[in-house]
Amino acid sequence: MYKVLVSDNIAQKGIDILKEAGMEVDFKPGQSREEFLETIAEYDGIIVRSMTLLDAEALNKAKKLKVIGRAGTGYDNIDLDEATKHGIFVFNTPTGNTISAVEHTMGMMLSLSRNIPQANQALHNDIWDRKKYMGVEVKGKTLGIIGLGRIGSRVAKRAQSFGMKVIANDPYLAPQKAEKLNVPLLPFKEVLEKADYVTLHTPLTDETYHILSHKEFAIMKKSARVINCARGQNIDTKALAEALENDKITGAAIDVHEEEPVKASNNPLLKFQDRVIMTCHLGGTTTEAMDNVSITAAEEVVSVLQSNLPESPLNIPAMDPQEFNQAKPYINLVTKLGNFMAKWKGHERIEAVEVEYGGEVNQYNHKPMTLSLVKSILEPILDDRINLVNAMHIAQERGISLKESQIQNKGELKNIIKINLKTEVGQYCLAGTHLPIGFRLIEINGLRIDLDLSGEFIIVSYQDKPGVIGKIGSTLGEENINIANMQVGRQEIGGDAIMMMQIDSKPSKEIMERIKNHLDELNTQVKDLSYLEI
Ligand SMILES: NC(=O)c1ccc[n+]([C@@H]2O[C@H](COP(=O)([O-])OP(=O)(O)OC[C@H]3O[C@@H](n4cnc5c(N)ncnc54)[C@H](O)[C@@H]3O)[C@@H](O)[C@H]2O)c1
Ligand SMILES: O=C(O)CC[C@@H](O)C(=O)O
Repeated sequence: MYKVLVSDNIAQKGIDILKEAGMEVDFKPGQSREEFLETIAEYDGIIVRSMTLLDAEALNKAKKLKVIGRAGTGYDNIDLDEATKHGIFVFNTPTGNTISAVEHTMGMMLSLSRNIPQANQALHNDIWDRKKYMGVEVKGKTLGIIGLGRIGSRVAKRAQSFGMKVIANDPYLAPQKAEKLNVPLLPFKEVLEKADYVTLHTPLTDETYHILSHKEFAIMKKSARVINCARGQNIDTKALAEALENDKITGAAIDVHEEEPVKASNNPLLKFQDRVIMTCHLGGTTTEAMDNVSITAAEEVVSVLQSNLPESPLNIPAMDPQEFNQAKPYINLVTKLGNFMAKWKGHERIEAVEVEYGGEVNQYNHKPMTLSLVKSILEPILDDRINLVNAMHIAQERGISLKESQIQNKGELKNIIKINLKTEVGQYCLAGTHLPIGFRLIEINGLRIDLDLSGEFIIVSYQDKPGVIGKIGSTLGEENINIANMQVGRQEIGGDAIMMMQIDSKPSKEIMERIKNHLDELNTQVKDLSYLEI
């Protein structure tokens, strides 16, 4: 009999499902971390929400654990890489609480506009003050949505029905999706400048950590109000408190917090009773959402323990093991090319990905390779951990066109994979090969090269001019950064040129800035100056 721990509060319906399927269930929300660590080794499955931390320390002790079910969307409390290392399936239930989070956001926006919580509190304290709690209408105001995914897009529709003008920033969304919603996609800064309300609906990633901080509050309207029902770490709480203190913005409605649970000692926002509304991470806390996520999580845990794949996996490849093993060198090659491309151009909105397979690669099923490529390119920008099961579906959902083709391999290389990326800004190409000595990068944007496909790189696209190579070399030299390998190509004298350097250590931002300034002084029309660590 399998033993399942439910370590956070979920609906009884979920627990019933587990028991009916013959599981032994321990329901222990709020247990101490010590007890959790002492007993985790007993369980085959765990269902959590956001309060249980499944970090390396816990997962290292979880010797029997086969599946972790996140009853909810965000999974920043689960160390996915560690779980993957231990072969533990991890899944979430990303749609079950979407509507609840949307409705909470609308509630927060309206409460903020009409001072509803403050007026309610005052009345309970026997204070009748209609003047103090004068509000503003949302009709005619501009709502700026950061992250127009599942929740953001639904907030947009509801805000439009209130007569609001909705604008958004989501660099990774297909414009057709936004067009359908009648929401203009604008640069981040422009959204902040124009919005009367800014609402965050992004996942927590390196890029969205403190996406609102001092600089961002400084460019918002003084009358702006900020809403966060996404993740606490998306906002720099101290900077928000300072912005309120210095009247840089008017108010904030915050459901999620950098430190949870919130206490007077850890949150400077608590002193702004009249201008800040705070809830205790309630976005997904409704009867309906709790039922949805609990039922799905329980059904999925049962299903995975019965050797099926989960519907919303966060960390598993769904390939026939034999097929997967055969294609492995090429899966690794295409993944490395995808990682390279994502680090190089993943910040531009992707429109199309094309992959060309040549030589021995064509003996194998391309599917795992193409899926791995899509996964490696999209992974850095998505909330749902993309994997080989859902890569294609997510690409389609995001309006990214995908093409696979075979190429004749006329040269002496036995295998070649070429990837072409089209973004809103331009088109980029990388090709690589797998040799007994390792993975080699053999082409970048038409320039034939031969470099190890790992390490540290500087890529420069510029207009061919004398002095460029010297300037870059001497600037790196002054900083003791060794150039291990360098290749340069151009279309014609004075035409578009590309330089690819493999370096031995990481250049600081200041050095990259200095290189850029030197190249500007040479008037070389630099189109790209990137540092990548692969
Ligand atoms: N408060 C709650 O209780 C509650 C409930 C449910 C979900 N959430 C949180 O809400 C957030 C959004 O959930 P979702 O289901 O809409 O996710 P989603 O993946 O459907 O949407 C996220 C969107 O953010 C965009 N994005 C990624 N990086 C971005 C960036 N740097 N700038 C702008 N946009 C960016 C993505 O392209 C995507 O469209 C998640 O953090 C989730 O954990 C909170
Ligand atoms: O389940 C929770 O505790 C929070 C829900 C929400 O933040 C989510 O990401 O699904």
